[in-house]
Amino acid sequence: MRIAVPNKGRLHEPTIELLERAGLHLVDGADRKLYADTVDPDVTVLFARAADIPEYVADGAAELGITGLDQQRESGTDLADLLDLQFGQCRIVLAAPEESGVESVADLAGGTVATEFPRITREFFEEEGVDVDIAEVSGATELTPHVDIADAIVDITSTGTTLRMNRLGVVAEVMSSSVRLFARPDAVGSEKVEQVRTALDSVIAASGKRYLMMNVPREKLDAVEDVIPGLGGPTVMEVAGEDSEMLAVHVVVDERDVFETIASLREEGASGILVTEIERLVE
Ligand SMILES: Nc1ncnc2c1ncn2[C@@H]1O[C@H](COP(=O)(O)OP(=O)(O)OP(=O)(O)O)[C@@H](O)[C@H]1O
Ligand SMILES: O=P(O)(O)OC[C@H]1O[C@H](OP(=O)(O)OP(=O)(O)O)[C@H](O)[C@@H]1O
Ligand SMILES: [Mg+2]
Repeated sequence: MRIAVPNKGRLHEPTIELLERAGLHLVDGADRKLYADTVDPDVTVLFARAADIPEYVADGAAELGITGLDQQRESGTDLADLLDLQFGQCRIVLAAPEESGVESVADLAGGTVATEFPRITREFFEEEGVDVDIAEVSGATELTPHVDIADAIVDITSTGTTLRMNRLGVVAEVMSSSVRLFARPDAVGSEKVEQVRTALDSVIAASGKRYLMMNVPREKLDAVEDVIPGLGGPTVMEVAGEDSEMLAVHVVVDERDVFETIASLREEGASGILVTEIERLVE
């Protein structure tokens, strides 16, 4: 089975890191290679441009693909969106020069909109019922309204720095995007596809979670259980050796709750508290 992944650009590194964390280590995945084997003899990684990945999957070059939702929408392919991989978050927005007086989508009727995303842009304006000309560009889109090529742009923004630097204001949000695991619809449910989905999901599920281990006096167990937030009950074990009054308690908590939970646990008599990261969490 083949997974198409970004060969360069901002999505390359985080994608490779995610595959590694999921246990799908690349074997000899040197730069500039088109293919890499993985430790799973049935899984091969195919490197392609982020924008081409949806087509590769749709056309059968790969069963799975990892790329932005914006790229999949722009490709017009029919793919199953299996999993939000929770990186590459951005928004596609309609923006116009601050001094242009454009305040709504309707203000652009009869105007020209420059974009690297003609399909998404066309669909957006069709839905809005506003007629515009679309000028397709392949980069530096932010410049076009300042050189009379366009009245507005449809482009990616994440921090907003580029829009600000080019004195462009957001008129409307077109879509929000993040990187997804896509599959060809006929591959969904096959054993390998589901194994890869589960492996990647386990990394996502573990991020932002911490594993807490502690010793708790037997008579304090109820009080300690009361201060442990969420995610099902803790695992409670007898401690071997002479100290039979102590229990070992293990629990998974949200990273953001760790600080407060530790303070409460100590108040309730827990000691020897150990906090560790979790690599994967298979539900
Ligand atoms: N701030 C951002 N700018 C651009 N793309 C982003 C941003 N944040 C997330 N992305 C995602 O990354 C994708 C762009 O990937 P791409 O491989 O083109 O990266 P790149 O670093 O912009 O490379 P290139 O130099 O080829 O443009 C977008 O389609 C989107 O899904
Ligand atoms: O809101 P911001 O954080 O400023 O990010 C948005 C900018 O980032 C992207 O450009 P990129 O860096 O990918 O350069 P490119 O135009 O060469 O693809 C995108 O096309 C915007 O210009
Ligand atoms: Mg780019």
